[in-house]
Amino acid sequence: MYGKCSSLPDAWSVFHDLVHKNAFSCNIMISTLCANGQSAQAIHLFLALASDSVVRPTHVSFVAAKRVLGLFSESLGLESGALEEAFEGERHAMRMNYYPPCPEPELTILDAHADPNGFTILQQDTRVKDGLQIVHCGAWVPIKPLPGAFVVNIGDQLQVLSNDAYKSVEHRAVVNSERTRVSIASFYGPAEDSHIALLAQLVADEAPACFKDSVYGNYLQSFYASKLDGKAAIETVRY
Ligand SMILES: O=C(O)CCC(=O)C(=O)O
Ligand SMILES: [Fe+2]
Repeated sequence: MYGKCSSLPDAWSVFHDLVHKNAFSCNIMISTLCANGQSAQAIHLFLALASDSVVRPTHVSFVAAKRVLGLFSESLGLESGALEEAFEGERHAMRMNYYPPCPEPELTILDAHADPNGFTILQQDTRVKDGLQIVHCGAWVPIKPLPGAFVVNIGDQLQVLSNDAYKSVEHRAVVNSERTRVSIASFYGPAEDSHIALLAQLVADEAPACFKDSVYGNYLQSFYASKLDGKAAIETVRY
């Protein structure tokens, strides 16, 4: 509430006085700091959470992840738990991206890529209009931040599991010459030792298997060992 009214001292004071800080209150405090231009403090709080044994940052933004997975399953015509099974032993990771202003913004881009995981819940910085861009119909399209909304980016594993029905989104982030931008990305994926095999229910004579089985940890390793290069990674597991 105080955060929404931009009364940062009041928001801090309420947060400090909370006896039990949970994922929800921490997430609100980080968002409030970002929304009020206090990116350094937001990063500080995020790092403090990372070393806290009670509130893990990986839980902060994943309250909705299971629900999103259920909706993806249903939209593929499957039981709502079908994808949840494929993500058993789930792996959560969270990254805060900090983009300082740059006098030559065109030289400083987070290169085009698709996220290698299942899907990503991204919180954008509502103070900055230009940041995230996605490829749509062959062109880069800006995704304007909406107050109170998360962006859900489909990642490579969902494309593989769905036998190409879902496409991982190719995206990049641009910077600007005036303002710092912050984004918080929560990556949701299967356990690293999971065998990723497309869901048998989605293979048919008219929809033959598009992807080879792979071990998720190996996929991640080769993704991070290579330069970001659009959707090149998923092509390495395509038949
Ligand atoms: O900063 C953004 O909007 C995008 C960040 C991103 O794509 C990532 O962390 O994978
Ligand atoms: Fe990304």
